[in-house]
Amino acid sequence: MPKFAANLSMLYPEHEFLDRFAAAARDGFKGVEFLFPYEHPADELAARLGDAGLEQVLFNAPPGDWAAGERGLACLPGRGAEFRAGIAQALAYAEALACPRIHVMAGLAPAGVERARLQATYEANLAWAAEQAAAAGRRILIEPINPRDMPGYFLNRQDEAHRIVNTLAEPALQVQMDLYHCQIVEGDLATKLRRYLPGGQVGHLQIAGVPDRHEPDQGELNYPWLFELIDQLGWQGWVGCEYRPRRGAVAGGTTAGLGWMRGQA
Ligand SMILES: O=C(O)[C@@H](O)C(=O)CO
Ligand SMILES: [Mg+2]
Repeated sequence: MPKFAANLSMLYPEHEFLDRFAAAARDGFKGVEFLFPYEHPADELAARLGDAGLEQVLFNAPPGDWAAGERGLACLPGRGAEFRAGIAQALAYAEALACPRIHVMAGLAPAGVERARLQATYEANLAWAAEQAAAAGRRILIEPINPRDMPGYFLNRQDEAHRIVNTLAEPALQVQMDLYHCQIVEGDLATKLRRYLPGGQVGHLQIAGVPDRHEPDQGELNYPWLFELIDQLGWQGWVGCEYRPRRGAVAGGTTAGLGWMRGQA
């Protein structure tokens, strides 16, 4: 089986955020990821990681005004200063948490702006961020996200993400391949895994059941078979469990839903 990381933004909703580290460790996770750590001091998060014996494997750079609907800044013309400040903040957290990977969200394509302009902005920002990350010993990841969950999101397809990584040729820039989004947008997951994993351009995998983003033990994907394929392909990285537990915030609900990870599904 691959190594699984618990996504603490989605798993363990029955616990306060800071208590999710210990809960994940009790369930046998060795790594965790989350979306945005910025409302918590980095040293508090580092202490929770240390107490639980966990590795931080991924988190996201600041996405702009999330509450107002923003989903990243990287493709947005005129937001460069804010983008760069966000990367600096993310790199400081990455240092404190010893986290090697930062996901940089593209943003929603604004109406009335030519796609070519957004693309140029996106690529210039990513190149800058990747160079900063390389200097700090970190990597920047870009993730194609499905437009059903995030209408208007700028980056939707695996081939677009890989084309950007090839074009920019920044060693610290990689793709975050979320199989949930990939199945919704394009399918043919086994072919995509065989195409992209051996090339070294994928820096992180994530999973969830499709179509409802619950445990990967129901729905249209055969995850046990995909896990074997991922192992056969020699994947040494993490697989983030980024799903909403079917039992919601019921006490013990996340743990009860982890039978799939223990081969009990
Ligand atoms: O797939 C997702 O939704 C996440 O990986 C993310 O970073 C943006 O919400
Ligand atoms: Mg994801």
